[in-house]
Amino acid sequence: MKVGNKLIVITGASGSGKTTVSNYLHDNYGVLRVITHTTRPPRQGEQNKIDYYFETQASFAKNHYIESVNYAGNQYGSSREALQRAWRKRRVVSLVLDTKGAEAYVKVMPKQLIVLYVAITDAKILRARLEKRGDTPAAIEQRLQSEEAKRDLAVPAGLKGCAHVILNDSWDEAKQQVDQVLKEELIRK
Ligand SMILES: Nc1ncnc2c1ncn2[C@@H]1O[C@H](COP(=O)(O)OP(=O)(O)OP(=O)(O)O)[C@@H](O)[C@H]1O
Ligand SMILES: Nc1nc2c(ncn2[C@@H]2O[C@H](COP(=O)(O)O)[C@@H](O)[C@H]2O)c(=O)[nH]1
Repeated sequence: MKVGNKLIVITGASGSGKTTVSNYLHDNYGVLRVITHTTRPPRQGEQNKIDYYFETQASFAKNHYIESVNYAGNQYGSSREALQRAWRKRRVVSLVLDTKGAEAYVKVMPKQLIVLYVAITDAKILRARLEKRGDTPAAIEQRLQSEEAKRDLAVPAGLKGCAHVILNDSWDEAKQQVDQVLKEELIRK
């Protein structure tokens, strides 16, 4: 692990806008996203090795994970290999995780992390965002009823005091908050 490498962990509720923030960091700051592994079937338009490494149960078990979780009935994991691959290309990379995964990274590599928790004021808008993304009604229902989705509606104990909360009720305002955090965390240091 090279000194000076940074990892921006983006966490929050399902549909809050984590991937949207990650795409913004890529397009505006050249921050590469670490691709994680999942046994979830691809959504329409998702591509293997770009959105995720889409795995079978058997292939999922073969990777070396820094952390892995079960989220709404599917497995997800962030591998050492994918993180090292991204850090070989860029000093600053991002990783989109549920809150359990984010808490694990705070324990494993606290000094290298910048943590963003993407929040929304009214949890009711999450359903509309997932619908807009094209998730099927059954997938949305399963997701929103899951323990994990409910848990991720609030900043967990392990992230309090270290996560920057990005309020994403409006994308224009969220972008400004992300810009401010990057200015404080990367540009001035
Ligand atoms: N501020 C916003 N206003 C309206 N729509 C938004 C906003 N931010 C993101 N969206 C839209 O909401 C949907 C969900 O966003 P995104 O996929 O980034 O969420 P996510 O947190 O990564 O979700 P998940 O954890 O389920 O993968 C997308 O269609 C995205 O374009
Ligand atoms: N702890 C981890 N969480 C991950 C990982 N990859 C993705 N995620 C999170 O899972 C949920 C569901 O993702 P979706 O793509 O099915 O909507 C979401 O919160 C992701 O951020 C991972 O490797 N580890």
